[in-house]
Amino acid sequence: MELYPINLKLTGRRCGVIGGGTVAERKVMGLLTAGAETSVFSPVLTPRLSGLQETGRLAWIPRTYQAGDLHNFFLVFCATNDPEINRQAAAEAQAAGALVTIADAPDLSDFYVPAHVAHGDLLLTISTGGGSPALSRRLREELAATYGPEYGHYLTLLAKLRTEMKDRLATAKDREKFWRETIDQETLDLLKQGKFSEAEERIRNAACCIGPES
Ligand SMILES: C[C@@]1(CC(=O)O)C2=NC(=C\c3[nH]c(c(CCC(=O)O)c3CC(=O)O)Cc3[nH]c(c(CC(=O)O)c3CCC(=O)O)/C=C3\N/C(=C\2)[C@@H](CCC(=O)O)[C@]3(C)CC(=O)O)/[C@H]1CCC(=O)O
Ligand SMILES: NC(=O)c1ccc[n+]([C@@H]2O[C@H](COP(=O)([O-])OP(=O)(O)OC[C@H]3O[C@@H](n4cnc5c(N)ncnc54)[C@H](O)[C@@H]3O)[C@@H](O)[C@H]2O)c1
Repeated sequence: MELYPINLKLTGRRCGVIGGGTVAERKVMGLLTAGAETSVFSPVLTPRLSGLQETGRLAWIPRTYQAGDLHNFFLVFCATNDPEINRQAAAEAQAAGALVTIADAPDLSDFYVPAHVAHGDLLLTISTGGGSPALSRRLREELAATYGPEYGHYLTLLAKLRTEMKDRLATAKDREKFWRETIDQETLDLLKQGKFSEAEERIRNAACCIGPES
């Protein structure tokens, strides 16, 4: 099945997790990183989840899931080790309008969590459509080795210059042409070597040739 790729903004969004084991922990870490208001329904938590609960990073409902728990959530993760409970909770959450993933039932899920590499605002994601999470993990390790933290720094610089270029280059067509030509191998090599001011200068010089200042 063809999936639609999307990057969600979760700041302040209510997200629910049923279960407090290894899989729930992995999903919770991603939710907290994205700023979601996270509630975990489970009689037991992993030590890491307990620590997060103690410091107030997540809300813990210290009992098994009960019908009626899942109103008003944006995303719900059903991650107990009880397939029947996972399905019951998922059906309730879906009926209440949430998007749901079921840890042991990809076919019944609304979305899958991709493997990812993040450096600042740069986010590289991998999906196998549920076919092989182990392959996602392997590819994530390869991407992490190829695209290190320096790419996050490039992005910070390029985003800053892009804001400036919106004023300096008159039309969207000019800007598109400019960026397609400017993020070339030479600029990337400078950035990779940590020569940020040289890269910045190279980009500014290129803008002088086609912008209103030329
Ligand atoms: C990417 C990642 C994100 C994350 O969880 O944060 C993620 N699983 C990861 C790892 C992983 N998961 C599993 C293994 C053991 C090896 C293996 O089975 O391959 C490993 C590898 C390991 O741990 O080494 C077991 C497993 N996974 C699912 C089932 C249920 C089933 O298939 O029925 C079973 C039990 C199968 C069984 O019982 O045998 C289902 C899903 N897992 C997904 C995501 C979604 C599809 C993503 C995709 O399209 O690839 C999907 C559909 C739903 C979801 O959970 O969103 C994370 C990578 C973390 C990283 O980057 O290191
Ligand atoms: N999607 C994935 O990435 C992935 C990866 C590995 C395994 N799995 C599947 O995910 C499921 C969970 O795996 P795990 O390793 O986290 O299991 P686990 O045994 O570590 O954790 C299960 C958790 O569910 C809680 N729980 C049990 N019944 C509950 C209930 N009625 N209400 C609320 N909480 C309840 C337990 O207290 C425990 O915290 C398994 O079915 C496994 O096959 C999914």
